[in-house]
Amino acid sequence: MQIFRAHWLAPWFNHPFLATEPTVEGLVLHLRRERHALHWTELSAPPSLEQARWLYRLRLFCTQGDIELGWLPKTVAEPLCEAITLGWYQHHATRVVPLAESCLALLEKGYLRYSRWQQMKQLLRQESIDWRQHAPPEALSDRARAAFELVATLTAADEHWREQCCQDYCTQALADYGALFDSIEAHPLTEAQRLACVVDEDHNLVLAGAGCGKTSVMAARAAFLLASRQAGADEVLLLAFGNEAATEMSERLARRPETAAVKASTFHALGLMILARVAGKSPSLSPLAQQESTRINTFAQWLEQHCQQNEDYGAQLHDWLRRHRFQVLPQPDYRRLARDWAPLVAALKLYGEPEPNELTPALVEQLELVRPLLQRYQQHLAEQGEIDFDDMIEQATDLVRRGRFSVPWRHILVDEFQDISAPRAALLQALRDAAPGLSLFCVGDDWQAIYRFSGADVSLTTGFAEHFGASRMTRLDKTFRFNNQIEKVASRFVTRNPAQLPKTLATHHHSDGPRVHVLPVAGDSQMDTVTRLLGLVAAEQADASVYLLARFRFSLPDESQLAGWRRRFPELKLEVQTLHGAKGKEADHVIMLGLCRGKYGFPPEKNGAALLELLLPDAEAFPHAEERRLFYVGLTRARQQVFLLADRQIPSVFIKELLEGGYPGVSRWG
Ligand SMILES: Nc1ncnc2c1ncn2[C@@H]1O[C@H](COP(=O)(O)OP(=O)(O)OP(=O)(O)O)[C@@H](O)[C@H]1O
Repeated sequence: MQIFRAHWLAPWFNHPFLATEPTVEGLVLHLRRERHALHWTELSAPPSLEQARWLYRLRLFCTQGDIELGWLPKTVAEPLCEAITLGWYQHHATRVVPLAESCLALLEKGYLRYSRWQQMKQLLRQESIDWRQHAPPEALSDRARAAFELVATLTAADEHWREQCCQDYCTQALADYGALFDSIEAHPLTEAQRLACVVDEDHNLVLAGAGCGKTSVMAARAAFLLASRQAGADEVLLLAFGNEAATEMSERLARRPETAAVKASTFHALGLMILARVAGKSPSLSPLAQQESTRINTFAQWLEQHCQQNEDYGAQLHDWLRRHRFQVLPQPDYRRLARDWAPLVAALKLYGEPEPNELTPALVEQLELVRPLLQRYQQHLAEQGEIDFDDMIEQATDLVRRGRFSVPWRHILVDEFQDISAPRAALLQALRDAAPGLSLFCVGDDWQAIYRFSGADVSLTTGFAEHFGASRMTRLDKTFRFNNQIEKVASRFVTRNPAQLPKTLATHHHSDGPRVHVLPVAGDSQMDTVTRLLGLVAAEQADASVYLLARFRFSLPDESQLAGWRRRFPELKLEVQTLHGAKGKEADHVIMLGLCRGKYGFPPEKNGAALLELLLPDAEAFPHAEERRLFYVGLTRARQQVFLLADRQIPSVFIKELLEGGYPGVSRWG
């Protein structure tokens, strides 16, 4: 090792340091009678070179206090300063280079997600030296210099820097995969749809209005993940709620070679698969869970038996029915009771009993009558060794939480996210927690949340970030289904509830005149009016598609009525659906029936549902919040126009609002 000596006059002036010898570990300082070793870690910064008259001195910044190596001629001082600086950097490079490489690996994973950002910040926090203060010497290897510079940059990086990284990633991905987004669907994706596909935060919510192409985005996102090699086909899982939606999604994926190997599943199938994989055999699903009619019949039987076996219960039920249902004695209608109480049993099972202080005496009484039904149901499942869907989701969540199921996915894509319930959200969270790096991509529309009665909780969408953590929301802002006139009416109607997230929807189709028509009709002439309307539609476009929609199935035309219209208008594509069943569908024209007031009107003025209201996820303050969204779903199924058949005597409050609330896109016929 080279020894750097002080000027020969140094000892004459009692200068203690006569020579300095850099080594691999640090510096050996030669004093008059001894040598002092200084480890690199004792230096907190590179030395500084200072001129002192005609000689130089080096200041060493030591943790114990500064040291001055004086009496150095320029020809010694400069190379010594360089040697110490280089040695000090080389020592720290053994730590900083791997640190920079770990950070780089996180950066190179793609979108700088919050979780990656946090991991990086955590790594950087362990670094005790602030590398922003120093510039690495030229003599250092390129790799080491780059490492120090990267660590200095990352130490200074703030949220704006991360935002810029995310934007850069998206710009690059959009440029690289432009051709894929042009061709993956029958139509090129819009800018907003493309952006929704590439944004890749830990949790992603794609929020869109009806007809904005959410399904296209789900399929394109899967294709993008595969094409960009961010995941293999078996590492991507698409989730839908209903069998029909999952099958439709699977077929859509199968049609494109890029996505043919990706699986779409329902939440139930996912739960079943998790249980089967852990236990080695499929769980036994109760027929009561699988078939509504079996469940209602069995519940009715149990209620009847319980009344016979327990006189007090029977008397209490009779009394309750007489007071609350005006039901004629001597025989209660057990089937009807079973149908009404089945949702109560499900909600009680899922959410437990309300706090006693929330219950009125009347509700306490009803709860006492419903409780034995739940007990019998649970006992039945236990005796049969069966489970229902709620058990399945709960057990699957528990297995995932306990690490019994190894999660194969890196990306889970959820369709119709607004319909998610707390237990399903808990399953998603358990999967995410069990698989670090797993990203959730949820596509939904809070304006179309219509399943609260079965446990869905729209606040999981409106409060997505609070619930799931670090997230990014993208919006699809253009609807391809309906024209500006329908949009104007539908959006205004649904956003009267201030709790709905604001959205601005541009429309692909334009129409000048109103396209939402209110037709006041007498209750018994609804079907004649439909015939007239079908005639009008068929005259304009013989093969148009028409949806007949209603809040309740019994408000819809029966099979023979339908067959008659099909004979009369053979080319029209005619379908009937409840509003819930029409979700996700579209037709050229929509005819909505049963728009009256009353217990089975729209919105239904239910009076026996107070207990269910208490059991379900938090009720919303705005009047008929969920029913308004259902009406929105109905309006937005139509590509061209909507006909609303309103009861002339007792029109629905929604119709009154449309006619009297200054809605510009609504016309009244007759
Ligand atoms: N980029 C696009 N260009 C043209 N048409 C599109 C585009 N994206 C979607 N569409 C069309 O828009 C219509 C609505 O799409 P889709 O059914 O995916 O919407 P959605 O958002 O799921 O609607 P909803 O929530 O009401 O069910 C479909 O006919 C689809 O082919």
